[in-house]
Amino acid sequence: MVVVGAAIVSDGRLLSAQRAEPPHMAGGWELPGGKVDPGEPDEDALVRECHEELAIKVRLIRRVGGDWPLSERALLRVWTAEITEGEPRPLEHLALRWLTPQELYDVDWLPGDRPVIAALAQGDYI
Ligand SMILES: Nc1nc2c([nH]c(=O)n2[C@H]2C[C@H](O)[C@@H](COP(=O)(O)OP(=O)(O)OP(=O)(O)O)O2)c(=O)[nH]1
Repeated sequence: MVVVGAAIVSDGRLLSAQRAEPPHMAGGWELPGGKVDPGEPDEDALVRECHEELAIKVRLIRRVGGDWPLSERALLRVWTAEITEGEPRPLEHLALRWLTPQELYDVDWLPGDRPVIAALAQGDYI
């Protein structure tokens, strides 16, 4: 299973989103995104998910790393992105939070996201 995630950056801050479900993941923080549908290009899935979850239009900028393992059956692919239309609203999340580079570890990231956040913190992404 391929999951795509958006590192949405605005004014030097990264958008983080708090999951509402399933129960064992609720409260954890992630990058907006979701599962790629069968036959759907990854980038299209990510733009679609950002629209469904946040009511924004995004433009993808560049890939962050390669395939990040989430489990034995799932991997995460991440792109940086900028908002081209709208203000993010938490339509499917408990909360949204914009993080400065100094605040990147202030939220409790899902375990699979932690190496991605480390790469974002070390690279010239935010
Ligand atoms: N969107 C997202 N999902 C992540 C991240 N990190 C991580 O472990 N996951 C996991 C949580 C879920 O098990 C899976 C993504 O599924 P999802 O529930 O967000 O996907 P979806 O929007 O297509 O959901 P659904 O229609 O199947 O309910 O990947 C992340 O940064 N972003």
